[in-house]
Amino acid sequence: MATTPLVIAVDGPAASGKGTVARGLAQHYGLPHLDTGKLYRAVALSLLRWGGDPESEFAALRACEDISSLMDDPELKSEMVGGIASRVSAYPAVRAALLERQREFAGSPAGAVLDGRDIGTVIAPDATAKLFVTAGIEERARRRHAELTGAGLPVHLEDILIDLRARDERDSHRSAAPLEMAADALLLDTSSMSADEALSEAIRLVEGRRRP
Ligand SMILES: Nc1ncnc2c1ncn2[C@@H]1O[C@H](COP(=O)(O)OP(=O)(O)OP(=O)(O)O)[C@@H](O)[C@H]1O
Ligand SMILES: Nc1ccn([C@@H]2O[C@H](COP(=O)(O)O)[C@@H](O)[C@H]2O)c(=O)n1
Repeated sequence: MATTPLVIAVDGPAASGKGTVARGLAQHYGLPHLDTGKLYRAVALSLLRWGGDPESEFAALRACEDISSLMDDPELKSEMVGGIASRVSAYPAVRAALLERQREFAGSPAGAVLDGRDIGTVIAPDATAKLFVTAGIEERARRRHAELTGAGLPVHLEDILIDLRARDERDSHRSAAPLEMAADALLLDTSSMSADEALSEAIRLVEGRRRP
């Protein structure tokens, strides 16, 4: 008898730890993982490299055409690229251009883990388990600061806090696929958890959905 593939949707705001949880879940269950934020970051980087205007939806759509070669570019991680990604991701045409590739990944017969902002609400509304991973904004800023300074980048905590606030505001209030918790998602607040504790809790929550 064929079994239903395990599909796990992980959403949440920037630097909440959703990517860490999603990667851990993928490893635990032996599933392929897609960090969908990288797609929007690649569009932003493509736009930056050819000098397109982030204020133009048409230019952003054009930037979606050739992102495959950018998916492993180290510049994807920069805060500047993240900020532009959060602007171009508000364009319905950009979201539509990236939709099919994400749906295809989520529909893999092997199952999948995807993380992003609209996985449980738009990309994989029938996912087996949906987690909404969050943490207080100051803790998120501390984590991102530690990550970037650890990589040798000269960043200031206060600037990161300002950037995260702006991103939360844009991602949550855009009209196309805003960041919101799906009605059937489970909340995972990692503010006072280590990464290992967050993963254990995520596995417990997923198990509850697999074997209710
Ligand atoms: N529970 C945790 N405690 C401490 N640090 C954590 C925890 N979870 C993740 N981190 C660290 O915080 C940083 C951000 O985590 P991560 O990249 O998983 O967040 P994210 O939500 O996927 O971010 P983004 O949306 O910007 O891609 C990383 O450096 C990660 O190692
Ligand atoms: N499903 C998604 C994923 C990401 N975005 C936008 O991209 C920006 C960068 O994402 P990170 O997860 O890498 O930080 C993010 O701020 C979102 O605006 C999205 O809209 N939908």
